[in-house]
Amino acid sequence: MADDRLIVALDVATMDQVTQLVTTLGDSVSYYKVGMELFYAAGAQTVTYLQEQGKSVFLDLKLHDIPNTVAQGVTSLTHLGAKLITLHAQGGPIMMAAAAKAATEAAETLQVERPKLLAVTVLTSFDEDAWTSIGGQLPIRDQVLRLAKLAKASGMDGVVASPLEAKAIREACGDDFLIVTPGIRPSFAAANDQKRIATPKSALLDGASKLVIGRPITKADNPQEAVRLIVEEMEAINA
Ligand SMILES: O=C(O)c1cc(=O)[nH]c(=O)n1[C@@H]1O[C@H](COP(=O)(O)O)[C@@H](O)[C@H]1O
Repeated sequence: MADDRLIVALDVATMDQVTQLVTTLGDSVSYYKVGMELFYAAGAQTVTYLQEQGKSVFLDLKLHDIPNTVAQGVTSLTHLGAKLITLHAQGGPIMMAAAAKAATEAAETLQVERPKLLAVTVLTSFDEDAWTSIGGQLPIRDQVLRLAKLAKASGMDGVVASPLEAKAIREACGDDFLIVTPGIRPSFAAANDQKRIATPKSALLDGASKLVIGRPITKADNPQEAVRLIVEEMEAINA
């Protein structure tokens, strides 16, 4: 049985690469993330394919626009059948509330499970210098916490944040709030462009609900072995 706290980011551009990875990883992975690279190149067939394989789909398109546009976007994505959808918390409370309402209404109309909405706080590729350079006033951790509380108050089901902020978010937003953390780097992997990183073990101990991991698996010489090591580390916590 796969551990559904692990979400593998399918950051590839073709269906061939998708089918190859999904086939290679087989039953060891049950949750996949489709992001901009894949969705813009291959579209909705990616979601359909993963569903046909019995996989859960996190559709990460990071919506960020005026409330009406985001609400309509969420309605369209609910029709696609994604389980998790991202939008930027910096779109503000009115945008987030409009998105939550749209998801509820679309799910009711379609008689399907309502997708969960995740608000992206401060991207894990930011460090304090980069954050200050775009005018960030608060330390990143405080800004993430502020956005997480706002997201919760605006009807979001959870947030995307770095594992370094998971503990503070868990304390502030409670046990039912989803905390999805990218920026996960097992000891065997390079940081790449990620700045606020932690290991799978540390992220889970600090309260992360799910871990998003891409390149440490998809670019590994042996993706199966990478998943095995990561899941072993994740499950050692429960033992
Ligand atoms: O929303 C996300 O998933 C996301 C938010 C964030 O702050 N940082 C971040 O890395 N991500 C995504 O998480 C994945 C991380 O991939 P790797 O760095 O290859 O493990 C990528 O698909 C990113 O788009």
